[in-house]
Amino acid sequence: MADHYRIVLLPGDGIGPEVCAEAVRVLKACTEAGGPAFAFTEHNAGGVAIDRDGDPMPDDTLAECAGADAVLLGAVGGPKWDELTGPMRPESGLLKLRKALGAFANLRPVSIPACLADHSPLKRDRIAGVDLLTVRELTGGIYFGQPVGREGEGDDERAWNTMLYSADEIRRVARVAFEWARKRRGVVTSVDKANVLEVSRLWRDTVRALHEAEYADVELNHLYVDNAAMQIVLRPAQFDVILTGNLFGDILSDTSATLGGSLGLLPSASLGGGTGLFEPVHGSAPDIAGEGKANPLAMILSAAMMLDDLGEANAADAVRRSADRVLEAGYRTADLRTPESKSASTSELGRMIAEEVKDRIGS
Ligand SMILES: NC(=O)C1=CN([C@@H]2O[C@H](COP(=O)(O)OP(=O)(O)OC[C@H]3O[C@@H](n4cnc5c(N)ncnc54)[C@H](O)[C@@H]3O)[C@@H](O)[C@H]2O)C=CC1
Ligand SMILES: CC(C)CC(=O)C(=O)O
Ligand SMILES: [Mg+2]
Repeated sequence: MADHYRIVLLPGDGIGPEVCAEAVRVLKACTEAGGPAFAFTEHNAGGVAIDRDGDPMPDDTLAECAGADAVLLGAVGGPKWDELTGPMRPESGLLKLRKALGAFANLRPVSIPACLADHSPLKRDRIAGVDLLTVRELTGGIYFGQPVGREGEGDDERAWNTMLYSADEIRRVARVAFEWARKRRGVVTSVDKANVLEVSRLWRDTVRALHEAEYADVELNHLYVDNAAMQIVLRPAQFDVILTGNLFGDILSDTSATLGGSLGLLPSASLGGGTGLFEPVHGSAPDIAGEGKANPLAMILSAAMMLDDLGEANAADAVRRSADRVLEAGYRTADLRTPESKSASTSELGRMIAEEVKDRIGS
């Protein structure tokens, strides 16, 4: 084990700093209990970096991230910066970071602890056995394709983006999905819009060819994205690994967040380059920012994915089991509250999970 891991924190905007603080609290509890040690350095990213440095992702921050063992990011963006365009947007800063880190594979797992089954808007029998992993391509597609533009005025005004993928970009993320399927239940569902889009026809041909050449032991299915969105809500337990592009993965992962009843539950890991980026699926939630209502679980579970990536499986398991324990004890943030639950603020939930972790490391 390294002496300590160098972690760059990018708390960002809105609820980002609130949930990031709880992930750090839980990681510090791991260290206190004899687990891995961390050196944290914090930098501005997103709207707060625009305000302070005039740039949503300054070059020195990028360099710090690239030199770290891992990056933990809260969320960026908010109404204050909504009139900005192009590279000056907070969200553009995040895209720049993902690209700079080479983080082309975004893993977004969804499973629902039994004690949360009644929070799902779906009936219990629909969510029984849900355990899916979305593998979303993260550094290509329509979020990055050129040309991008806007011109003209009035009725003649028009704007365009470009959905572009190379076979190499598709193949490398498809490989990640097939490898995960081999470790899981052996099924990949590739999601595209090949009935309409040329780029999706390349996507489908490339995934199919890689499957035939190297992963014939894995079951491969294809779905159009409109049907996939419906199937995730109708019969979510059918999915093992969902492989898809940047835009479709963004939308489908928020769709899959409905299964557990809150976007505040979903973690993610963005991998592919040397340094992993770990961030919740959710955004900066300006509607609840500063009120202690944010659910810190997505961020804390993203930190658990970071521990896995660093090779600290014991600490990662301790964090996940501690989170389960606190939920099983009935504590809920506002997004999941029911008349029967015990209410907890963002920091109260984080504190309880940190206390549990201290008892669990090594157990
Ligand atoms: N990775 C990132 O930094 C992302 C940033 N954004 C940005 O965030 C801002 C707000 O975007 P929205 O579309 O409203 O998406 P959002 O994910 O911030 O919020 C959507 C809904 O989910 C709720 N929610 C989100 N996280 C929660 C949590 N941890 N606990 C409890 N409830 C939670 C919010 O209160 C809101 O009702 C925008 O500026 C957007 O561009 C959006 C998505 C990802
Ligand atoms: C750049 C982000 C705002 C995109 C997003 O919503 C996400 O990655 O989930
Ligand atoms: Mg999103």
